[in-house]
Amino acid sequence: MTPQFETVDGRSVPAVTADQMREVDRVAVEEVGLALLQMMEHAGRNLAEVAREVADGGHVVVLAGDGGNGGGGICAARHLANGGADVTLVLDRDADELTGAAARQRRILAATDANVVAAADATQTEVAAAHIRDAAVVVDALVGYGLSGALRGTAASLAEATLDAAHVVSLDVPSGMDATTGETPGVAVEPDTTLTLALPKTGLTAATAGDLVLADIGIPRGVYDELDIDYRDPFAGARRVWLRIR
Ligand SMILES: NC(=O)C1=CN([C@@H]2O[C@H](COP(=O)(O)OP(=O)(O)OC[C@H]3O[C@@H](n4cnc5c(N)ncnc54)[C@H](O)[C@@H]3O)[C@@H](O)[C@H]2O)[C@@H](O)CC1
Ligand SMILES: [K+]
Repeated sequence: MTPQFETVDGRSVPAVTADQMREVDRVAVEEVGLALLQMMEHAGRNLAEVAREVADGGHVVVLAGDGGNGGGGICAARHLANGGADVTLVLDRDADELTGAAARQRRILAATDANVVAAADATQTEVAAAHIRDAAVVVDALVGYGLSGALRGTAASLAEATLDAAHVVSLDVPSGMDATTGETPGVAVEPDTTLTLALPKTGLTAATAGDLVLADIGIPRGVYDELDIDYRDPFAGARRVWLRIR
C-alpha cells in the first residue's frame, strides 16, 4: 500500500515516484526557467539548518556523492562552514572526479575553512569512518532518487559506517533506498531524520525515513499543474514542514 503523507496540521501532501520527480525537475528547468543551482541552494540551506539544530555545536560530517544529491550536501557544508560550524566534507571519490553541480559546489566550498576528506582509497575511507563515528551528526548526501541497483564501492562503505553514527540526516531519501519502491537492494543508510525535497517520494516509510521533513526548494505550482500533480501548498510561508506518514 502506498503511504499517505500529511503535514502535522492535517494537510494532505501528494507523493511522487523518482520518474515523476525527474519530470518535475525537467519542467522546472526546461520549461519554467529555474536553474538547478537555484533549487540546490534552497536544498543545501535547509539541510544545513536541520543539521545545525541537531549538532548543537558538535562536529558535522557531510557525506557526498557526485550527483544532484551530493551537490546539495556540499552546498549544505558551505552554509555550515559559513556559520562557524565544525564541518568535515567526505567525498566518495577524488575531488577532481566530481562533475557538474557537485564540482561547482566543491569549487565554491574551497573558499571556506571546511575540512575535506576524499575517501578514494581504503586508508582514506577508514579516516572517514573515524570522523563518522565521532560526529554529532552525519549528513547523508551520497545518492538520492538517482540510485541504480545496490549501493557499490566507497558509497557502500560510507553508508555502512553511518549505521554506528550518533544521528544521521539523509537528503531526499536514505542512500541505498529506491526512492519509488522503498526497496533496499544492498546496504542502505538508516537515518534518524530525512529532509525530502519539494514533495515526499513514494518509497519513504516511517520505518525507513525516521522523522520526515519536507523542504521548499522554490518550485512554483505551475510546474505541478503542468504534470497533473494535485499540489496544495504545504509550506504556508515556512521553509520546511514536518510530515506524518500513514
Ligand atoms: N530540483 C533538483 O533537480 C534538485 C535535486 N537535488 C537532488 O538531486 C538528486 C537527484 O540527482 P541525480 O539525478 O544527479 O541523482 P543522485 O544524486 O540521486 O544519484 C546519482 C549519483 O549516484 C551515483 N550512484 C547511483 N547508483 C549508485 C549505486 N548503486 N552505488 C553507488 N553510487 C551510485 C551515481 O554514480 C551518481 O554519482 C535528488 O535526489 C535530490 O536530492 C537537490 O540537490 C537540488 C535540487
Ligand atoms: K541521500
